[in-house]
Amino acid sequence: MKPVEVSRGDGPIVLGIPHSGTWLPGHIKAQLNDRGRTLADTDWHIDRLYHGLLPGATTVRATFHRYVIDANRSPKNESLYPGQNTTSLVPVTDFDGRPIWSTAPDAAEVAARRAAFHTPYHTALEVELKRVQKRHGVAILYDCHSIRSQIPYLFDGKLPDFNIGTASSSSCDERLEDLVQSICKATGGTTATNGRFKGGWATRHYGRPLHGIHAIQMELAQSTYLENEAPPFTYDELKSAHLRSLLAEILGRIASLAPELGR
Ligand SMILES: N=CN[C@@H](CCC(=O)O)C(=O)O
Repeated sequence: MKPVEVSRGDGPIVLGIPHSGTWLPGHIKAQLNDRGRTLADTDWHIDRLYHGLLPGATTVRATFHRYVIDANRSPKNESLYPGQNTTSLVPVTDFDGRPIWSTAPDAAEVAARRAAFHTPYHTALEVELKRVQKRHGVAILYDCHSIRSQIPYLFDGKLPDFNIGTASSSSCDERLEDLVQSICKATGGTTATNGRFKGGWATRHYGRPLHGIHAIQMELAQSTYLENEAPPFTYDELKSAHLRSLLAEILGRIASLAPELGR
């Protein structure tokens, strides 16, 4: 299997999907313990949730699981949140802080995974962002994520429904951040901007608004579209239909805003 799938569109938006993949090569799967094999930290069904919402969008999706290597972490394994609980480039624990490996990968194995999975994903993403920017004068990376709404190891209480991350308002034009925030707030759902989730490595790395690349991360609470935030993490058709119309509105309005950001 290829580590990355790209679906090209002719519009200004690139959807990044680094965490919906569930593929683990056999030798890596064999190194996980029983807990790791539940793949509990997957952004379940996020590709399905966003599928076909915006004609013209380009999609770059990692097919591999984040336990192979995390495409939303620095290739140098710098922490996203120094001093706080978080997961690393090749995670050692899951989001609950429990070990996921029976044989933990060593430095050579991490380097091999970086070359085989992380680098191809980011090469593809960079190619698409540059292609889109050349065509439109601007490119918008909308990074698609989701997470269980209650994870005491990572955050207190219940996560808001919509968690917008823009690296503390530095990864995109403020009009883009304001637009997404206002649409989410208008739903009556709970919304946070640069709260517990400020944007992962992709948002921070690619978001260069003064150079025409804007990046925004949407972290959805999985309670907004799953039947249960527990195995088997079933997609809820009714909740998802409702959420998909909101996400379509967000993407459509971002696409309409793009020409202004390019000026
Ligand atoms: N579902 C995934 N969540 C992201 C959040 C990054 C962040 O904003 O902290 C991740 O772990 O990569």
